Amino acid sequence: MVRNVLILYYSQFGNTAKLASAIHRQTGADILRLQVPEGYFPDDMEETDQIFKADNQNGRLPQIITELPALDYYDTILVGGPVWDGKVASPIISLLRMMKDYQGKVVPFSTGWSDTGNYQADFVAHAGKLKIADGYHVLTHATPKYSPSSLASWLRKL
Ligand SMILES: Cc1cc2nc3c(=O)[nH]c(=O)nc-3n(C[C@H](O)[C@H](O)[C@H](O)COP(=O)(O)O)c2cc1C
Repeated sequence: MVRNVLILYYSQFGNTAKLASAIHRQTGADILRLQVPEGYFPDDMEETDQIFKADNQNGRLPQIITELPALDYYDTILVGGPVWDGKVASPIISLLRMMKDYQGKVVPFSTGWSDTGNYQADFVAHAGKLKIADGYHVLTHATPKYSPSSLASWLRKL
């Protein structure tokens, strides 16, 4: 990739972080990990799910406390996060709101355990007027699995 590319990602347990690092290695793109306030999501999947569901019911989203760089400098932003309940994890929804005026290309990537659900469609649904490309979605305990070659061939199409 010869363009200005930024990788923004949220990762609670490190899987998306590993994928983001692999993308970073293959592209040389700038990379930034997003944080929510400490303790907002407990270190436990079930408890996180309860908070995620309660937030959904109450129309609440976690705050992203990481300062974003000037997004307009980048032609393409790759946005990575975990699959939560077959959908986009809420920190990524928060990010998409912060990015709503961005004019470049937005490219999702995600990691899940065994079912990607409707991640790509849900991402598009939350993206408003953002221009969304086809993403790279991998599972740790089912297919599609991550492989350096499948990642490389996806990156070549961007
Ligand atoms: C609240 C919550 C909901 C989840 N829902 C799904 C799901 O619907 N499908 C799935 O395959 N994995 C699901 N997972 C597992 C994560 O998507 C998976 O472990 C992912 O790789 C975690 O990424 P991270 O390590 O970057 O946080 C869920 C995890 C959490 C915490």
